[in-house]
Amino acid sequence: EIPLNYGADRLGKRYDADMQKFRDNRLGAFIHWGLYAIPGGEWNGKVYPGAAEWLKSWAKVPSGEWLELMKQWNPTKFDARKWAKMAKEMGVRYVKITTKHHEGFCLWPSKYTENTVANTPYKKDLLGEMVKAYNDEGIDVHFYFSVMDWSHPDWRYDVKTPEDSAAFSRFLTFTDNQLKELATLYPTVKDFWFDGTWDASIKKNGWWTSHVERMLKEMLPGVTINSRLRADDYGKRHFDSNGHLMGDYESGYERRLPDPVKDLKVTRWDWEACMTVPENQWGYHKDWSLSYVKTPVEVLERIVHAVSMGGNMVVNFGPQADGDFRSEEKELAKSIGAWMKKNGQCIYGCDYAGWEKQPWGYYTRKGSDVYMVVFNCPYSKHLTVKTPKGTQVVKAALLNRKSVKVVETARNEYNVDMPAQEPGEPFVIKLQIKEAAGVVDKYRDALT
Ligand SMILES: Cc1ccc([C@@H]2N[C@@H](C)[C@@H](O)[C@H]2O)cc1
Repeated sequence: EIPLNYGADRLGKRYDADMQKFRDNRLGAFIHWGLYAIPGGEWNGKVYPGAAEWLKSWAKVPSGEWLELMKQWNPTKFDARKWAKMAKEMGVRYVKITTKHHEGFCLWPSKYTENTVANTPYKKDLLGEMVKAYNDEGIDVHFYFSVMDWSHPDWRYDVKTPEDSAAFSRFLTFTDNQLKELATLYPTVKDFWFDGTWDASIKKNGWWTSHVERMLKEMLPGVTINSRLRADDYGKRHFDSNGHLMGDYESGYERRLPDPVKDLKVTRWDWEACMTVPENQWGYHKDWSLSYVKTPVEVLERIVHAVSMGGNMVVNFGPQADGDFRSEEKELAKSIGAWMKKNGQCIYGCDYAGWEKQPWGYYTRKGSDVYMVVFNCPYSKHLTVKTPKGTQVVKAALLNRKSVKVVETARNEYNVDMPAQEPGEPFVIKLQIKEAAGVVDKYRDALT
C-alpha cells in the first residue's frame, strides 16, 4: 500500500448504531427541487429532452438570467406535512433533499449568498419546514449538496493559474461555511450526499474533501458521508489509491445497478443506489412523454435488486414549482407503499443472502430468515432454490403464512411450489432454513 494523507479514514464497514440505521432503512426517496422546476425543461419556447435540472446548461443560460427565476419562486401549494405523509405512505425510511443543486439556489436562508429562498416571494425556510415535517413522521433526513455551484463567481472547473487558486480557495471557504451552516441549523440531519465533485478542481484538492468528511463528523457524530465527496492525495475518487472505499458507503450507482452475478464484490461494502422514474429526469420536467417512464413494478424490482445485494435504493421525486407533485409520482408512492405495507419485512433491515441468484427474482435475508421475492413466474410452477453446502430449506410460506410445498430435488437443490392462486403482483416466500455447523457433504457429484 502507498502512504496517503487523504485516503480512506477507516477500513471496512461501520457497525455503529447510526450506520446500522442507515443500512436498515434500505428504502429512501430523493427530492430534487429548485429553480429548474419553474421552466420544467423548456426555455424560450424550446423543450429540451435532457435532465430538467440541467436546463441552464442545455439552453446556455447565463447565471444572472437564470437566477431571475428566483422572482417567480413561490410554491403556494407547498405543505411539508403533506409531503411527509406521502413519504410515510410510500414506506420510505429516509428522504434526501437537494439543499443546493448545481444552479446554486439554496432551499435554506444561507447567509453566505443572496441566491436563497429568503430572497424569493416565498421567503420562508423551506428546508427547515421539510426537515421538521419528515422528522415528525419518523423519517430520517439526508442532505444532497452540490459542491459545483454554477452561480458562484469563484467556482472553477480546474485550477490552472494563481487567480484560479485564489478564487477556488475562496470557493472552498464559502462551501465550508455553507456546510457548517447546514450542520448547525439542522442538527437532526443524518447524512450528507455530495454531488458535483468530479471536476479537476476538486480532484486536485483531495485534502479538502477529507477535511469536509472530518469536519461534518466532528460537528454531527454518527453522520454518514457518501463516497462521491471524496478524492485522495492523487485525485482518486470513491476508492482511494490503495483500493479502500472512502466515506461510509459507495455512491456510484446512479440510474444503474450492480449485476447480481458478476458484481458480487459490492456486497463487501455499504452502498446506496439512486434512480429516476423517467429515463433521466431528476428535477421536474413538464413533458414525461419524451422518455420511457418506469412502472411501479419496475421501480419495485430495482428496490429489491439493490437490497438483495446489500445496498439501499433512493427513488427520485421532482416536485412541481407550485409545491405539489405530479400525479404519476403520487400514484407511484401509493403503489410502492401498498406493496411495502404487505411485504416490507423482506426489505427493511435485510441484506444480501449469499445464495446463488435465480431467474424468478431475488433473495434477501435477515438473520436466519431468507426471503424469496418473486418477479418472474416459471411455466414449471416451481421456483428453483440452490442453497450453500450444509444449508437446508426446512419450510416455505407465503408472507401471509399459507405454506407452499418444498421438495428436495438434488443436493442443496429444492423445488419451491408457486402459490396455488396467481398473486397478480410480485410476492414473497419466507424460507425457514437449517444451517449445519460444520459443512457435512452428504452427496457427491458423479465421478465422470
Ligand atoms: C453527468 C451528470 C452530472 C450530474 C448529475 C446529477 N446527479 C444526480 C443525482 C442529479 O442530481 C443529477 O443532476 C447527473 C449526471
